[in-house]
Amino acid sequence: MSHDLSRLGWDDLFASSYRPFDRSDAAPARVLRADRGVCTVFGESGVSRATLAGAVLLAAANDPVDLPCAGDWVVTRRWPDRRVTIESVLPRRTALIRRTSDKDATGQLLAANMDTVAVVEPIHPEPDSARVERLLALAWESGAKPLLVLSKCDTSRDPDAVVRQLAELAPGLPVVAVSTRRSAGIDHLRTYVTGGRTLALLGRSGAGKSTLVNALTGTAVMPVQAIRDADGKGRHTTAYRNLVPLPGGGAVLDTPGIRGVGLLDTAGGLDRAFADVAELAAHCRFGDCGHGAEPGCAVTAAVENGSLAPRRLASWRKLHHEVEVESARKQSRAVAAAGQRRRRT
Ligand SMILES: Nc1nc2c(ncn2[C@@H]2O[C@H](COP(=O)(O)OP(=O)(O)OP(=O)(O)O)[C@@H](O)[C@H]2O)c(=O)[nH]1
Ligand SMILES: [Zn+2]
Repeated sequence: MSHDLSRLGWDDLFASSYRPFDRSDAAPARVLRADRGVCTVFGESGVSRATLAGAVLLAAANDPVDLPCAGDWVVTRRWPDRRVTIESVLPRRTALIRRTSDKDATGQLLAANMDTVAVVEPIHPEPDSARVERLLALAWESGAKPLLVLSKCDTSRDPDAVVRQLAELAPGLPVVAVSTRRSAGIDHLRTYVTGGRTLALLGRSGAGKSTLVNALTGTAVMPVQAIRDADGKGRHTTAYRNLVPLPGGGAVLDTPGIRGVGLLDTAGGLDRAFADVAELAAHCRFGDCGHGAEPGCAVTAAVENGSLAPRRLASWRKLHHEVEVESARKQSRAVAAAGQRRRRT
């Protein structure tokens, strides 16, 4: 049986980046799941397991972000003994990357080629504004369109009030309230996967991501675990990331439950996640205004007249500082690496 890959988002642009690799034993496929060294891929002939070719391993030795990840479009090759290998990863249009640890220069790739990233925050226990802002910055950074999803709305007496409150953290973005218990908001979420588009779910462990995947597919494909009710913490974490093709076309991508999210060294996502602050800052008298005691600061003026929440400015400052530190770190690492190369030659 031949599957129509356009239902999974394959289009002319991906086809043209595939063309140089085209040969009789090659075929395009999308990575559903990436484990160490082996990927589950979906191609025209259906699902198969594929190992990584030398060229892919070599590229990844320099930067692990080059390893295939759920959502990637790849070039597969079928060998005479029926083995399948991944020969190349086609250029990604979007990528969700988080900083792995304070020491680490590289990031961890969570998902690729999604059109929309839904930051999923549960309404119970109380939503964590700082986490939502952080995840939204990461979502913006990916290049895909962010969306805020408030999950488990059946547990709140007044979800609309929480939606209004959280909308302030997501200026200009849609906020969707969902409940899988009541099948509320699921059809709205489904509008993000029409036309073969991919929706990635990003959120803490226990936010209800796997349950949403199941609601969208109408079957149980992701394991959902019991949860400790008192603190709402999930007892398990989805250990792998999974791209799940949906029966009506499109796909949903579950990412592992995220505990700490480090931002990489790019401020672009942050400025977009804090579009309200960035917009105000454009009106400060000085271009390099630190929004402290400077005269003519539009940001502090907005806090004083009540149009910008002080909390909002504080979290913007905190994340900006983090990005600056990371950026400086990256620069000194680059200098050190260049020094090492010079000594070696
Ligand atoms: N009341 C209520 N509970 C829900 C809802 N959706 C999910 N849950 C519960 O929340 C718990 C966690 O759900 P999961 O879907 O496993 O959460 P997850 O985000 O996938 O968690 P990780 O896999 O750890 O990242 C489970 O006990 C679900 O039954 C909902 O709409 N309402
Ligand atoms: Zn200012």
